[in-house]
Amino acid sequence: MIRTSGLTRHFTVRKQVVEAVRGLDLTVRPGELVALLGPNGAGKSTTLRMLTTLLPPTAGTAEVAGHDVAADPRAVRSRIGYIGQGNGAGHSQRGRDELVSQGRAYGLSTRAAKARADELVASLDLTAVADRTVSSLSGGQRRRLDIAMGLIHTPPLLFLDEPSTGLDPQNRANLQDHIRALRAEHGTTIVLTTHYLDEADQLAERVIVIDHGRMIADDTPARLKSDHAGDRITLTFDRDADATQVVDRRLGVAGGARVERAGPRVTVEVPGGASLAPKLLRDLDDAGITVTAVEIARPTLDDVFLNLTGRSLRETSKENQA
Ligand SMILES: Nc1ncnc2c1ncn2[C@@H]1O[C@H](COP(=O)(O)OP(=O)(O)OP(=O)(O)O)[C@@H](O)[C@H]1O
Repeated sequence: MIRTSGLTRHFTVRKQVVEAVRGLDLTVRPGELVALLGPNGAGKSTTLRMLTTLLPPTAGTAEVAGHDVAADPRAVRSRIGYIGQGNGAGHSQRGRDELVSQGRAYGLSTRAAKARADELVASLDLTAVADRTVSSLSGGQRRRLDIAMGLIHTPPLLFLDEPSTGLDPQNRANLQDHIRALRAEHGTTIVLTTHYLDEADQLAERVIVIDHGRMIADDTPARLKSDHAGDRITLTFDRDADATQVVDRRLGVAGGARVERAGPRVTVEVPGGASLAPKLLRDLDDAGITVTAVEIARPTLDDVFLNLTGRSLRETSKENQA
């Protein structure tokens, strides 16, 4: 569905070159739901704008929905839906009319555009508000209407640029449910950008981590976490001496694990820790050491980003939003 090779985009700002996207090699297969995750300024939107033909690449190639973005942008545009950040709010038209106009703009007959608008209004839960003016809709409703606009011509591929930014947690969860349902019902291939870690984790089958214009990881959320960050097993002992013994002798601790002690507590950080924990407990028992409490914390995508870049995505995003 998407294949890029060395995709690159530079901007020149006051004689300084900004390398927004640097040599991206990306493949998205039909039906996938892929999230591009990265801090503000990482190059996510620029990538999306090249894939949707809104911005010509400086170098490299991209084939999207069967056509080259530079050679055949019209063919690409007719086969994709694109919902950018903050699609022009403040419209005085009714939502339903906007949908029909959009459908007409894509070459549907009025009758077909109306039928498709009705279908999308129902499936995106807009029945109660579709006849209100767009400017009166809440952020979540407006976002759902934006998605309906992007889907009016039934594209096999949909791009969503930060669909949940600015929404409260409840509306975010609701929008995510709608995105999942779209995929389940129509098999639409979806590529979205986000800087919400939990959104990438829960919604996407594949997460492509972008930093400073480069892809630094590409895998399922589960594999990213198991490959790039360890589970944290925290063991509590009756006595500090037991904890010290465990650390000094690395009792039951797999090679490569990071071990730290704080008083009677030992933290073992190791990929796949959840499945190693039973053996660890057995080994300690065999050594006659009593464990009084065990806690296992699974890693987050933030731990992955931290291990890959040395920075926390959470903090990076906060700084840039401040
Ligand atoms: N039109 C432009 N002119 C100059 N620089 C630009 C332009 N568009 C983007 N950039 C720069 O390119 C880099 C990547 O920006 P981009 O918007 O792609 O990042 P992003 O990952 O989508 O960030 P965000 O999460 O904030 O949307 C940034 O340094 C940005 O300032």
